[in-house]
Amino acid sequence: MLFSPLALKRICVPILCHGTAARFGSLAREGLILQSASSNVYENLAVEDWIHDHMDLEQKSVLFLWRNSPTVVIGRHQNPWKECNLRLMREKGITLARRRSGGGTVFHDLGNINLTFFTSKKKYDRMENLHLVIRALKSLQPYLDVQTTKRYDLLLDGKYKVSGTASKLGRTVAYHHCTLLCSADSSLLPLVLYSPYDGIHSNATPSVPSLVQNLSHAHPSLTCEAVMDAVAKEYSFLYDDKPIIHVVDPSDEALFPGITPKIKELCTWDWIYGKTPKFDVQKTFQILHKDIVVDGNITMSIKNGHIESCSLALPSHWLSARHSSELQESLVGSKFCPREIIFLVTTLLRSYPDDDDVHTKWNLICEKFVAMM
Ligand SMILES: Nc1ncnc2c1ncn2[C@@H]1O[C@H](COP(=O)(O)OC(=O)CCCC[C@@H]2CCSS2)[C@@H](O)[C@H]1O
Repeated sequence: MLFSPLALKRICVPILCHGTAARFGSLAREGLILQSASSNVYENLAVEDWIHDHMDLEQKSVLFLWRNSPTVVIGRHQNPWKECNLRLMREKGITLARRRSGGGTVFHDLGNINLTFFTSKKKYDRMENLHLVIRALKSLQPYLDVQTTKRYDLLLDGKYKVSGTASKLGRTVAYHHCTLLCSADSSLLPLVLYSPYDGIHSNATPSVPSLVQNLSHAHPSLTCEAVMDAVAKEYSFLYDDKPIIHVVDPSDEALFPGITPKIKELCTWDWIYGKTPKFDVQKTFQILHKDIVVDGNITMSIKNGHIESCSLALPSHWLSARHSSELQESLVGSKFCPREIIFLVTTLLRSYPDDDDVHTKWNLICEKFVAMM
């Protein structure tokens, strides 16, 4: 043996193994450890889909380690407008992704590790995986106080959440994935996970907010790199194997044949926003125009992320019923998205090229719409 069983080895899969991922079979005995070379959430979620759909998880288990650049990840059945501050995220360039597993919304950045445990459905055991993570953390800091909860969170010092769990069960295979906060931006996290949008009525899955803390706060040695290596070592002990991490490039079609359409689907508006369970928006607002305050009300139904119906109530002495219903009608069918609303209103304004009054009023109403997104 060229390296000690405790020394972790990282190898780059494409160098070792050209050709299709069926060859993972020859690399893997019982447990295979993969680490993503990408910090793109859509690519990493697509690797999860690919492993779930294509690997023989009856014969071997897989641990996938990955990190993302700043991203908010919502659960499969959630409403992003209820869960996060989309406006702030657009301003800061924070990505939004919808995953295939259920559960709540979490924030990721390079200070957060994601661990996906793939097994056959028979071997699926979230507590066992979380205990493995605890053993890994204790191998680095023996006195660290980390515990599991009934919700499969990991708590530090009995009160701070450092890990959240979600899972997806297929017919014969399953995966459990969890986060691990090592050194994430803890001041940005609560800001992006706060929704400023009110008046949304929905049956979508709500998140369960907790106090969070980074593991590096408990001890500076708990960096992402150290924790990932420790988890990989514990995982390989489980399979009595050499601790080898295979570094993979998710965009490598030779390694993951057919992954490109999976990545593309996860990036689409129709997946990220369009899969939001149907919801209603009801909002009263005030418009200040020529030193008078005008009271208004908007009611909308949103289905598949698109405005299915829209009713705008404004005093008819301020905006004529005709102008009000023209605006309403043009919005029906549109995506519930600021860019599309601005485009539609701009197009509508062209039908009244010389009417400054209608222009001003429609623009003021448009601002109120956009503030809801
Ligand atoms: N990164 C991270 N880790 C742990 N806890 C977090 C994180 N970000 C936010 N939170 C806290 O958890 C709640 C939401 O808790 P809730 O229990 O509602 O949801 C979850 O935990 C989902 C975990 C999903 C894990 C997947 C693994 C790979 S892709 S995402 C949120 O309001 C914050 O208080």
